[in-house]
Amino acid sequence: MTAHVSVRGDVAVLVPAAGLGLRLGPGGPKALRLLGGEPLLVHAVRRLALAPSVGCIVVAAPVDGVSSVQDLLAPVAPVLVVPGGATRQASVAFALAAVPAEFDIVLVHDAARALTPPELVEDVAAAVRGGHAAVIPVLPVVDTIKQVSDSGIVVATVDRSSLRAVQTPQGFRRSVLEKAHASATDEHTDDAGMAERIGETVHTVPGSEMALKITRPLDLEIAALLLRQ
Ligand SMILES: Nc1ccn([C@@H]2O[C@H](COP(=O)(O)OP(=O)(O)OP(=O)(O)O)[C@@H](O)[C@H]2O)c(=O)n1
Ligand SMILES: C[C@](O)(CO)[C@H](O)COP(=O)(O)O
Repeated sequence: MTAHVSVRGDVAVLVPAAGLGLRLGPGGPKALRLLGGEPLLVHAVRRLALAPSVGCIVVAAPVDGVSSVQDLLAPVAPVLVVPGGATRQASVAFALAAVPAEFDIVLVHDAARALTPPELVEDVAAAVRGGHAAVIPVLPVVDTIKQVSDSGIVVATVDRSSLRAVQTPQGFRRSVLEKAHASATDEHTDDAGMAERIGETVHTVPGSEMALKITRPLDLEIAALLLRQ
């Protein structure tokens, strides 16, 4: 079965979409929750497929939803669908194992960042193509950040000038992502964290407000407003 979205794209994108969405509240797996009448996963995959660099999309779906996700995405873009794992990291690893051999650049993109514009995908892909083995989109931190003890007492005010909020898609030379996953002995919240652990330099590019991660109920309402704009 071919997973190619277009003949010109040299980039494979892994889409972890197997999370439960516990912070969003009841309503089933988050990637299948509706935004403007369509599942988050459909929004995410449609935007990925619009990025000219993308030649292959591999989705890690809820374990009991592989065939329904295949049916859901068939009219949107050609995709490979694999069963996800118990953690995001496991879901990414399963999807990575399914990437066809010819793709040397691999991006990892949360289904939960459903409104991420194709332009950000292109920016990350271009930075990897340009020679950076690991690339992440980031935004400045806008709140004052404090370190707080378990008992709720402020320990310190953190200098935020060097802090960044990290988004996806995160882009890698395939060999780097494979090595990072093969070497990981503990759980990481993002793939760049695993690359850091094996000594890779991680490059940043400017992120996008549209790439917000839909995590809590208010995020879904904000995304609905953004979608209507
Ligand atoms: N076992 C898991 C856990 C998460 N994810 C995916 O990783 C992305 C980022 O995870 P997050 O936003 O934290 O999603 P959930 O794990 O679903 O959220 P929660 O922690 O609230 O349950 C999501 O697209 C989610 O579907 C996954 O593929 N497999
Ligand atoms: C990968 C990620 O989206 C980068 O911000 C994020 O770490 C994943 O979110 P989670 O909620 O911690 O799984």
